[in-house]
Amino acid sequence: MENPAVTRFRQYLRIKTVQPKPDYESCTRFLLEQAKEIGLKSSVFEYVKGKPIVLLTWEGRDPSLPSILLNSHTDVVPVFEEKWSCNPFEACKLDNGDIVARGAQDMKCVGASYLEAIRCLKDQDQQPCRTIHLSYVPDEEIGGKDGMEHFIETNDFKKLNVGFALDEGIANPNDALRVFYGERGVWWINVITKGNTGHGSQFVKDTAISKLNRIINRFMEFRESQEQQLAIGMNTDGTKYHVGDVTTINLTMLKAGVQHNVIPEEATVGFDIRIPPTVDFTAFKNMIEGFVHSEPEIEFVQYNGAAYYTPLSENNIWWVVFRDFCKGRNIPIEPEIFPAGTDSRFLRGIGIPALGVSYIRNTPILLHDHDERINENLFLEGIEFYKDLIYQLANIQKS
Ligand SMILES: CSCC[C@H](NC=O)C(=O)O
Ligand SMILES: [Zn+2]
Ligand SMILES: [Zn+2]
Repeated sequence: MENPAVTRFRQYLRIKTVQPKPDYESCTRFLLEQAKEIGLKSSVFEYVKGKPIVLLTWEGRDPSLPSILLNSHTDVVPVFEEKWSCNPFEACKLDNGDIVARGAQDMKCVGASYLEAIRCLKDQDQQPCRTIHLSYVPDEEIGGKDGMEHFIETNDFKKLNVGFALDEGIANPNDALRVFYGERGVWWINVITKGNTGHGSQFVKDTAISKLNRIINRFMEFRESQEQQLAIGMNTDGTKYHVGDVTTINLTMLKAGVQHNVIPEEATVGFDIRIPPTVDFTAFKNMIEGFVHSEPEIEFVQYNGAAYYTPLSENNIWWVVFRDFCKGRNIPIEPEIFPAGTDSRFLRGIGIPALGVSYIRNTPILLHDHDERINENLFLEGIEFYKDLIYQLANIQKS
């Protein structure tokens, strides 16, 4: 007999909340059913039509204390179905207990674990002193504009009086639990060059492409220096650099040309740049503007003026409780800067401390990849982990 928690998780995975047209309607229905079964209050905020934010609430013994927010996004990224060994939206279970599905790691396992953890605590009549909110938000995978970015601006959110949040992390092939206390700034830029045109058989000077080529080379040189930094760099505490500690630049878009024998008069290159919070963002902007020289245009498609992080210091009670909890359970932890973007950046941006943790250890990193999966035993272990962790966090008297 399958553990009912696993059955419910697989049901959640079968809902096709896949970008670019996620089925948020079925997802909302599922979450509201769960809330009803567990006995949680629920609200659905639909500030943008078709983009519901589902909020479930378990009131604490002292609702005047700042609350705990358990956040997860409901959308998942697209699949290349032919590359999967089974249908990514069937949530099939292999003989070894691996559940294969889009969202198994990113991040329906976390959203489902929160629900199961709260279900257990409620069954055991263990009402903590702080109120616990579970937010299920849309569109994280496409930037969160109509999801968390919008939500934090509303009165509905402000009324929640959130003191601390948990959100997603990443799997680890090793034993340690990765915990993310900050993330890199995301800059998506386009550089557009213009130049002389003419016949493709000539030596035309100052073409859009030759200018673009010089610019690309400068970006790529910087990229190489950062890759070297990653190989040799050390944090102040003596730990080796992770990818979140350096700046990555990837050329991800190129656009130019109309036909082979016509020199294009315009060319565009797109870069995905990720900048750690330790970097001076203004100085970095000046540097890349220098790469482009006098060329007219850098378009910022996505831009953060600064990146925030949650301090891992002794006077951050949330961190101390989290760290000591893991220590008590003999779970090694690895604090890191998240290499990509999550909804936590919006929370940290308004001063809410947040930690990103997905309980996925000894498992290959398969978020956004083919055959994304998690083992059912690990999922069940995660529920126990979240249950006790949430209980401790929600019983912190002072913060
Ligand atoms: C501009 S926000 C982008 C967020 C996205 N998050 C997950 O993959 C990412 O590319 O990191
Ligand atoms: Zn995610
Ligand atoms: Zn993702």
